[in-house]
Amino acid sequence: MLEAFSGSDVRAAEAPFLDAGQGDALMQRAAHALAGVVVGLLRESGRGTYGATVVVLAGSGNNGADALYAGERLARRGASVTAVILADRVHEESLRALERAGGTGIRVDDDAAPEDLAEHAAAADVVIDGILGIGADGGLRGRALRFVQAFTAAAGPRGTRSALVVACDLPSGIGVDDGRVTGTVLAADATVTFGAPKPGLLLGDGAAAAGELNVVDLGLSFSSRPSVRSLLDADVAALIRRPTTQDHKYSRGVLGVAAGSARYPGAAVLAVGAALATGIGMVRYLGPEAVAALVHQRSPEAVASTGPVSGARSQAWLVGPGAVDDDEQRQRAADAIGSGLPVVVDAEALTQLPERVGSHVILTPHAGELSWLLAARGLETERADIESEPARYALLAAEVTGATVLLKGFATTVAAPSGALFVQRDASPWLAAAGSGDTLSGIVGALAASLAEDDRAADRAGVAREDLWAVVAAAGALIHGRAGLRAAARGPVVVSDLPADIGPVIADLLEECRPAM
Ligand SMILES: NC(=O)C1=CN([C@@H]2O[C@H](COP(=O)(O)OP(=O)(O)OC[C@H]3O[C@@H](n4cnc5c(N)ncnc54)[C@H](OP(=O)(O)O)[C@@H]3O)[C@@H](O)[C@H]2O)[C@@H](O)CC1
Ligand SMILES: Nc1ncnc2c1ncn2[C@@H]1O[C@H](COP(=O)(O)OP(=O)(O)O)[C@@H](O)[C@H]1O
Ligand SMILES: [K+]
Repeated sequence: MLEAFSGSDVRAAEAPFLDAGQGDALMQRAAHALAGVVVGLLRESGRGTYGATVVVLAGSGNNGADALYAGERLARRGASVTAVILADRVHEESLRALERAGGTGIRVDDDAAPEDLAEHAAAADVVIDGILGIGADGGLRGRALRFVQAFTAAAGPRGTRSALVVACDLPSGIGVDDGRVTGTVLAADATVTFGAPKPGLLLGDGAAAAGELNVVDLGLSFSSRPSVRSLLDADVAALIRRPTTQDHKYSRGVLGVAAGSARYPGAAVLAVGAALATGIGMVRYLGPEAVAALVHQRSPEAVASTGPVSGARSQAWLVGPGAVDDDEQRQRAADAIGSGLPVVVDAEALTQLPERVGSHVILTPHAGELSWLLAARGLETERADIESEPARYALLAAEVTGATVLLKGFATTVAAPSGALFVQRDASPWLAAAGSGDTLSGIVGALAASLAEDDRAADRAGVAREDLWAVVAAAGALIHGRAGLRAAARGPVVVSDLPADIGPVIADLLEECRPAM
């Protein structure tokens, strides 16, 4: 699991090392790892370190020092290193170390026009961004801002430029703790972060600016809970319940699905198909006969009925997708939410939510639905506000409802009522298509059903029991996103084909993490 800690948590964790006089040793380890990543990237790009041109952008703090010491190491390996000093102060010792290794330092003062140096940087093989680290206070300003703007103008945006930008600890210009970018940012191809990822590297625009994330373990220990987490493949693999020889269809989990209506029958087909592909013992479908007939065309194994929730024994429920203008589906949603079983509440069923529920109720709104949900509780917010600060509003919704909240989008944000926060960025933008959310809810529903009676699931996931449903939701988002990536490799995603990609994704996850024989 990637566990991000705030800038102040990182400083607190670093304090005992500084008190013991080990600050420089930490910095050397950071620089060593940073240089190692640059060497790797140069090797991958076929350029090699010897003779490569490297530009180090250095600010006034320790972030600049890390970058300068990394520059020193690269210079010793034969790179031609120029340091551009973008502040009045610089960590002098690290600059001298770079110069002793053959590098050159250029101090940029306030009156200098940055264009020539920016062009030199744009033509380099690698640019190391050591302007701002966790000491950043607001966006880039002054000569650092002017330089980054001139560099971007000369080099072009990421993806088109030839220079690889490697961020030291974090890309300069992002909010360390919230990932907000309010001004200019130096978007990186890769970020090498020290001690632990910072929340801004997992959230919002900051995550997008970070590129490929490398975490360097400095042996820090944290007393606080992480601010944000992201599940990795191994976390999802550990969570997935593998059938055993003792299992039967009921013990593997039954998911009750009250989805679809005369107006939107397809949502039921998609949700049921995705749930079955995720691997459970049975789906019990409740809804209009005509919808059940369509479900059966695609998923003949679904057991259908037109009865109430109380007559369909299940381990978990999924209610809401496509269930509009249908009083019976509305009633089923309310009953499932009140059943005490884990329940995924999507789309129309969100209107059936009582004032307060528990974390086993997993809401899956998109930003528009979340805006409505909050407004119904007297918290007026615009959809755009939610899109710009998804973590803040998902946490708020979890707090006021008591539910686990999965907020959809390219990044999926999951908030637990305990305040735990997960973000998954595993998706392909090709997944932004009608019906895609129905498949996501089917996946999450199936995971919930298969884990509902599994007492060890939270331990396997490495989280407190109260946060299990948030992990289940985040795991669903990872599987959904991966299925989308697989599908997109063949061309634009057709949502009704997505279930066929879910099985291989799960097979890959389990294969990768199979214990050695
Ligand atoms: N924690 C760890 O375990 C380890 C941490 N390590 C490293 O230390 C880094 C943190 O170093 P840090 O504290 O010196 O802060 P950092 O970000 O380099 O500079 C802050 C200075 O920048 C300035 N400034 C601020 N805002 C600005 C703005 N918007 N625009 C322009 N300038 C701005 C301001 O200076 P001023 O303007 O006041 O002169 C401020 O004092 C951390 O990210 C990691 O790389 C590793 O070495 C080892 C282990
Ligand atoms: N830009 C994007 N990139 C990747 N996935 C996206 C993007 N935008 C939306 N999604 C995903 O698409 C789905 C849309 O869900 P939703 O809006 O409920 O659609 P529907 O109700 O038609 O199924 C969600 O799973 C969401 O995470
Ligand atoms: K930086």
